[in-house]
Amino acid sequence: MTSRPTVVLVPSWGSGHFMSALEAGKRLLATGRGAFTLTVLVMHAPSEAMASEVQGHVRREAASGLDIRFLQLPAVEHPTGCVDPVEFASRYVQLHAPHVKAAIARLGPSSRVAAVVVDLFLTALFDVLHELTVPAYVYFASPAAFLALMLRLPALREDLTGAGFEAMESTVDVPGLPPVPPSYMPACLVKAKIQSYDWFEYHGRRFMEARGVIVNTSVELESSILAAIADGQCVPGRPAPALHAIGPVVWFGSTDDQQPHECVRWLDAQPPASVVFLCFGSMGSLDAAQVREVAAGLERSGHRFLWVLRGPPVAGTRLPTDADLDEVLPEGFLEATAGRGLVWPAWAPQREILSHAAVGGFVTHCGWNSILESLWSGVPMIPWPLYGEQHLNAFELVAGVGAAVALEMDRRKGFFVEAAELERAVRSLMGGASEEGRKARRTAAETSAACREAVGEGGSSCAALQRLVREILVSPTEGNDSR
Ligand SMILES: COc1cc(-c2[o+]c3cc(O)cc([O-])c3cc2O[C@@H]2O[C@H](CO)[C@H](O)[C@H](O)[C@H]2O)cc(OC)c1O
Ligand SMILES: O=c1ccn([C@@H]2O[C@H](COP(=O)(O)OP(=O)(O)O)[C@@H](O)[C@H]2O)c(=O)[nH]1
Repeated sequence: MTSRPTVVLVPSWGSGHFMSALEAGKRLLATGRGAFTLTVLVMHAPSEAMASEVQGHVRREAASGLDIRFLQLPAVEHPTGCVDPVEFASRYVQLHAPHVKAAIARLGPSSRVAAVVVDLFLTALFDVLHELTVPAYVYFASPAAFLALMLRLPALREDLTGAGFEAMESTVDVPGLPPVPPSYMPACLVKAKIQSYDWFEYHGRRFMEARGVIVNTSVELESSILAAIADGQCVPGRPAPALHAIGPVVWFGSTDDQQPHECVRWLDAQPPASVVFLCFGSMGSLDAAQVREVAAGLERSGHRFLWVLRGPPVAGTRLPTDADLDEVLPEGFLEATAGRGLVWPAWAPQREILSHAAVGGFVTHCGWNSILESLWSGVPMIPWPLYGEQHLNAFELVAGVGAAVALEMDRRKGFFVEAAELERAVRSLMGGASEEGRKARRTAAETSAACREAVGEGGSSCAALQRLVREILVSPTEGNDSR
C-alpha cells in the first residue's frame, strides 16, 4: 500500500447538511497539509430536486482541483410507511449500508482508510464501519445544545410517560442550557405521538459508539454545553464521546453565477445597516394568513427590508416553490413599500446577503447554518423557528448567545406571529432605543469577532482541528487495509 491514507466522508443530502459536511472535510484536508486525501461517498438524494442540488455541488467541488474524490453510491429503494423525515432518512441510510461497506472495502488495497466521518442521521452505518474496523466519527452540523439533548433522550424518556414534551409540565434539563420550556423542544418531539423520538434516541445512543463527534460550533459559542457533555452530564455513568468543536464551519465558496445577484444589486443602493433581511431556510414557507401579517408588520415598521418569500412545497417534497407574489401579497403592498423593500420569490444568496454592509438585521428560521452565517457577519437576529431542532436553537440564541431580540409567537395557534409583534421586534432590532435591541447588536458584533478568532491561526477551533487531524493520522488501524 503506497499511496496516502484517505478520510472518508459520508454526508447526507440537503444543501445545509451536504455543504456543511463537505466544508468540514475541506478544512480537515487543509489542516492535514497533504498527509491524507478526502473521499466523499455520495448517496442518491431521495427527490430529483435535491439530487440535482447535490450534483451541482459535486460538479463544482470536483472541478476545484482539491484532493477530493467523489464516489456515487448505487441508488436504493425508498423505505415506505415512514411517519417523519428523520425516520425516512434513517431507514434510507440503513439500506445504503452494504454499498457503503463495499465502497470502503474497495478503497482498502490502495489507500488506508484513516477515518470515516458520517452525518448525524447516518449512525446506522456504524455496524458496517465496526465490521471494517475503521474509526468512525460523527459530523454534527447542528448545535452542541441539540447534541446534548439527543444524548439525554434515553434518560428523558422516563419523564415523558408515553407522551411527547407537549404534555410535560416541568422544564426540560438540557445540560449546559438554562431550564428549557417544553414548547422549545424540537418540533418533531413535542407532540403526543412520539415515534420520531425513537429515531432521535437511536442516533443519540449510537453517538456513544463514535471515536469522536465533530461539532459545527466553537467553545466561544457554546462553552457551557460542551463542558456539560464532556463532564458526562448527558449520559451519567458512561464516558462522554470525545468532542471536536471545529466551527463555525461556514461555506463561502463561489457559485456558478458570474453576475451579482439582483438582491445584491438592490442592497448596493441601500445605506449601511439599514435593511432587515427575512429568510426561512431551504424548507421554510409561511401560510397565506401569516404572509399577510408579515407584510403588515414590515410596512408599519417603516424599515427597509429584503424578504425571501417562498410558496408552498413542491408536491411530494419539503422544498418550497417560487412564490407568486401577485397572488400571495396583500393588494397595494408592493406599491406602498416601493423603494424601501424588495420581496424575492426564489432561492436567494443568503451568505452574500448577510455579509453585505446594508444588512442590519435578520429574521431567521433558526437553521443552525443560518445562525452561524449571521453571527459570522455580525448581524443580530429575530428568531422565527419553524421545523427540525430550530425551536431549541431559537431558545439558545436568545437565552444563551444573546445576539437576538425575542419574537412572541402564539404557540397555541401554530406559532402564529401578529403583525404588531413583528413590527415591535424589527423596530427594536434595527436601531430603536430598547436595551434588548442594543444588547443584540452589541453581542452580534462581539460574537462575530469571537467566531473569526476561533477558526483563525491559534484559535480554539483551529487547535481542535489540528488535534483531530493528529488523532486521525495515528489511527488504531495503522497497517490495516480495512477489509
Ligand atoms: C437537526 O435536527 C433536524 C434536522 C432536520 C433536517 O432534515 C433534513 C432532511 C433533508 O432531506 C434535507 C435537509 O436539508 C434537512 C435539514 C434538516 O434540518 C436542518 O439541518 C441543518 C444541518 O445541516 C441545521 O441543523 C438546521 O438547523 C436544521 O433545520 C429535520 C429534523 O426533524 C424533522 C430535525 O430534528
Ligand atoms: O434562499 C435561501 C435559503 C437558504 N439558503 C442557505 O441554505 C442553508 C440553510 O441551512 P440551515 O441550517 O440554516 O437550515 P435548513 O434549510 O437546513 O433548515 C444556509 O446555508 C443558507 O444560507 C440560501 O442560501 N438561500
